Order: sequence, then structure tokens, then C-alpha cells
Amino acid sequence: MIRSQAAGKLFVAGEYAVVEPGNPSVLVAVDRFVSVELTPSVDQGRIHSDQYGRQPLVWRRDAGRIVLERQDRPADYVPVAIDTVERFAAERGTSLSFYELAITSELDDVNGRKFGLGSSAAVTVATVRAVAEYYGLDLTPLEVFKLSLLATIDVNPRASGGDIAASVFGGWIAYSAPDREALAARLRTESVAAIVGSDWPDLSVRRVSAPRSLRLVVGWTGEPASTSRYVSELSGRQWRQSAHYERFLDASGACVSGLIAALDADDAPGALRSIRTARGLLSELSTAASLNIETPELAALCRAAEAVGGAGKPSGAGGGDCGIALLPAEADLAPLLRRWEQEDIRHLALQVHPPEGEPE
Ligand SMILES: Nc1ncnc2c1ncn2[C@@H]1O[C@H](COP(=O)(O)OP(=O)(O)OP(=O)(O)O)[C@@H](O)[C@H]1O
Ligand SMILES: C[C@@](O)(CCOP(=O)(O)O)CC(=O)O
Repeated sequence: MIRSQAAGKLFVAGEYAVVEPGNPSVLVAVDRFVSVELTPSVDQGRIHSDQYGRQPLVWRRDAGRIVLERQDRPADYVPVAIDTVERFAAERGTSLSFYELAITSELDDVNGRKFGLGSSAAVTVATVRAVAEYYGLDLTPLEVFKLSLLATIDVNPRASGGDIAASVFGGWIAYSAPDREALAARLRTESVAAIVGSDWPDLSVRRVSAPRSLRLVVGWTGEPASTSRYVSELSGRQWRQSAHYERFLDASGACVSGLIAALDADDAPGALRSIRTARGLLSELSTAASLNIETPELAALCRAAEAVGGAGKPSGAGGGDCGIALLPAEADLAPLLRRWEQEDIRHLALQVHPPEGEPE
């Protein structure tokens, strides 16, 4: 049996702007995982996960590509991740066979509601790792990232891949995305191996220092939110060509660069200022584009962080899910947690998942 794992993530800053190639963001990996167990099988493949109900997804191959027995299902991360790794393996001359995947996740609560900790990225990365190990592919972390992003593009073409980078590389990272439209076009004409082997302009993953003088605290609103709905509302041509959007991208870039510099210098006041600016920018974006990024619960989460000498912001697309607070490392956590409890914000007792392999 092969076992693999992949970590969850939190956005620290740069959400939405990171969807445009080359715009920076900061993310952190967290120690909650999706796990995959792979066992060989005979004449068909199966995927077991609570996400699919009681029955596993059954798959076979048609002309070397993965097809689900139930073809009425929309494209889904796990089958697409299997298909992407298998294309890569077959292009390298590997002969393909069948196996079962059993998936378990710590990124949903007991009722199956997602926390917003990047379960789609973690399940994709864990699947890529398991299937690659099964075929003896010996991938570098960068190759795992690239295969995971190529798979994701098939399901969600606007996704930045920041969540995948955090899951693959661990720790605190600065991330900017490659052009996924260009990658999708290449996938129609080139081999997966050629795309993975090439340089991806605008892709950048680099380590950022974990702040020693600040601690990261995570609150969950209890409301799962749909990232793709918000991102697609912002994808309209008119909006993307507006002066407001251009200004947002510039201001976000400056804010994230300031945050990275402050984190690298362990400048706590500077980092807190950047978090407040990032919150303000998301709030302006939300108003301008009529989204509801900072819900009343997320606003309460941020107010509580400010009240105890820290700074808070929604993490990710907003509209629910999680928010983060950064507090001076010496601050007592109890007053923040009391305020959160009064506001029905649940503290997620997460730690940063440490760096795993160097981004090249
Ligand atoms: N345990 C799992 N087994 C199989 N597929 C999963 C699992 N967890 C997540 N997924 C896939 O990921 C999708 C959830 O992705 P979505 O982007 O909505 O959530 P998320 O990545 O956890 O949250 P966020 O994007 O806010 O961080 C599910 O619909 C499913 O396709
Ligand atoms: C809005 C966006 O920038 C962040 C989404 O974050 P999350 O998946 O909601 O945690 C989208 C993306 O990066 O793909």
C-alpha cells in the first residue's frame, strides 16, 4: 500500500490579485491534511471518499484516459489528478494498471462542512503524490506542483494555484501564478511531460521568513463559502478592464511586497500594517464589485484581533470560511479567544506545517 498526505493552507494576503499572472500573494501551509491510501486492484479503479457518499467513484480507461463509470458527474479533482499523472507516466513509457484510492480529510468539520483550508488543492496534491509513487515517477516538489496545477486547470481554470503551492512546499511562501489560460491551450496540443519540463513564465514560489515576533491565530465562521462563484463574478471582461481593478492590482502588489519585506525583517508593526492594508483593499474590492467578502462574522473576527493589539483579515475569497489574526508573540491569547467565542467564531488550533523541499 502507498500512503500520501498533503497539507491545508491559508491565504495571508494577495487574494484575488493573485489570480492575475505575476501578482504576488503570501500563503502559509497548516498542519491539517488530506490523506490518500492507494492499493492495487484488478480490472477497474475506485475512489473512496466521504465527498462521494457511500458508493466509490468507479473508473476505467478509454484510449489511455480516465473515464468515470458515472459520466453525468462534473469534472472532479481526484479523477483529473489521476488522469494528469497517468498521461505524464505513459509519455515516459510506463505501463498503466488499476488501483483504489481511499481519501480521508481533516479539512472539513464533523458535518462535512469545509473550513476553507484548501481541501481541493490538498486532495489534488495528495492524489498526485500517491499515483506518482505508484508508477515510480520520483517527482521533484516543483513537478508535483506543476502536475497538480495542470489537473486543477481542467476543473477550475481561474484558480491561482496558491493553495497548491502552499500544500506542496509548506511553511510561509510568496507566490505568483503562471498564465493558466496559456497552460490550458498548451494542454490541448502538447504532451504533459513537455509542459511540465518547460519554464513557466510568471510562476514564482519563494520562501518567506516565518515571523518570530508574531503569532498566527485562525478563526472559522462556520459558514462554508464558494470561492469559484466570487472569482467568476470578477472574471467579466468589463470589470477586469476597469480602472478600479488596475488600481486594486497595483495596490495589492505594493501591500504584499511590503508584507514580505516586513516578515523577512521580522518587523511586527510593519507586518500588522500590511495586514490592515490588505483587509482594506479587499473591503474596497468587495464594495466596488458588489461581493460580500467581509461578512459580519469576519468583521467581528477582525475587530477582536484589533482590540487585543493585533490585526485581522478574511483569508481567501471571504464570504465565510476562515479569517486570520496576527498578534504580537508575547500577547495573551485568552482575551482574543473570549471575544471570538462571544461572536460565535470558532478557533482552529492549527500550527504552521513546516517547509518541505525547496522551490526552485
Ligand atoms: N476529501 C475529499 N475527497 C474528494 N474530493 C475532495 C475532498 N475534499 C475536497 N474535495 C474536492 O474539492 C472540492 C472543494 O473545493 P473548494 O475550493 O470548494 O474548497 P476548499 O478548497 O476546501 O476551500 P477554499 O477554496 O475556500 O480553501 C470538493 O467539491 C471536491 O471536489
Ligand atoms: C480569491 C482567490 O485569490 C483566493 C481564494 O482563496 P480560498 O480558496 O477561498 O481560500 C482565488 C485563487 O487564488 O484561486
